[in-house]
Amino acid sequence: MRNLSQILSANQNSLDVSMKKTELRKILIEERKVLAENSKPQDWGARQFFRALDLLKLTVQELKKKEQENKIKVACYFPIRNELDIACFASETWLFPAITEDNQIMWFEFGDGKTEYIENKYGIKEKSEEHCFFYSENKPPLLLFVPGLAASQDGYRLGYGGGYYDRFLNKFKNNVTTVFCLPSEKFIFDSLPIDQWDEKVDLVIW
Ligand SMILES: Nc1nc2c(c(=O)[nH]1)N(C=O)[C@@H](CNc1ccc(C(=O)N[C@@H](CCC(=O)O)C(=O)O)cc1)CN2
Ligand SMILES: Nc1ncnc2c1ncn2[C@@H]1O[C@H](COP(=O)(O)OP(=O)(O)OP(=O)(O)O)[C@@H](O)[C@H]1O
Repeated sequence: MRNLSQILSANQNSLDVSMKKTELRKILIEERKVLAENSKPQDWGARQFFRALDLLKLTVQELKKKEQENKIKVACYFPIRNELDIACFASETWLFPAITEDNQIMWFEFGDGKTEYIENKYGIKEKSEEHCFFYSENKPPLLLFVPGLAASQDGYRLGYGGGYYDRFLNKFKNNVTTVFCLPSEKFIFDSLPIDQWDEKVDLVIW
């Protein structure tokens, strides 16, 4: 596990939480890019997806059955910038995020028959708002694969800084099991800069 203060310079270590997050994002996006030159994000995704199921004590068949019985809904994301790729395992019923103007997350089903994708302001593939819905407590519990750059040993997560998942989890964490897969132990820290709105994830895999 890496020591946070060792990867930031003395100057960076004295920054406030928000600036520290910004500096750390830059460093980690670059490190992940270098790592991706030698191994593919699809391979990281495959390894970590099956490890996640193992740790959750679920086989692929059991997960499918739970999905068919509406006991569970799986959600992930379309990867950008060498994010670990789990979307390559998506079945038609998996959910993907779309972001709204007021910074909320809506969802669409991968195989909903609406084949037209648009790009959001970050260049991420999504569907237009009329084909998306808001998650609510009366829907099946979510098994949510969250994107991000790094985790702390106690389950905090560093994302790109939109706060989308923090806001979503603040509302729905009781209905959601969050799984955060990372490409290697390099992205696990003893601690991370944390704001009061940061939500922990349930399972970190590296
Ligand atoms: N693949 C993927 N999809 C996702 C997320 C994600 O992190 N990864 N999100 C997770 O929330 C949401 C989108 N949030 C995002 C927030 C910021 C940036 C981003 O590129 N930010 C710029 C800085 C922009 C600025 O100047 O404010 C950057 O990091 O360079 C991307 C996605 C929903 N979909
Ligand atoms: N529960 C919340 N209520 C209101 N604002 C929030 C909440 N959670 C996060 N935010 C806002 O989101 C912004 C970004 O938060 P942060 O830097 O922690 O993002 P992140 O966790 O890296 O991003 P993401 O969750 O999108 O991957 C902050 O400026 C904060 O104001």
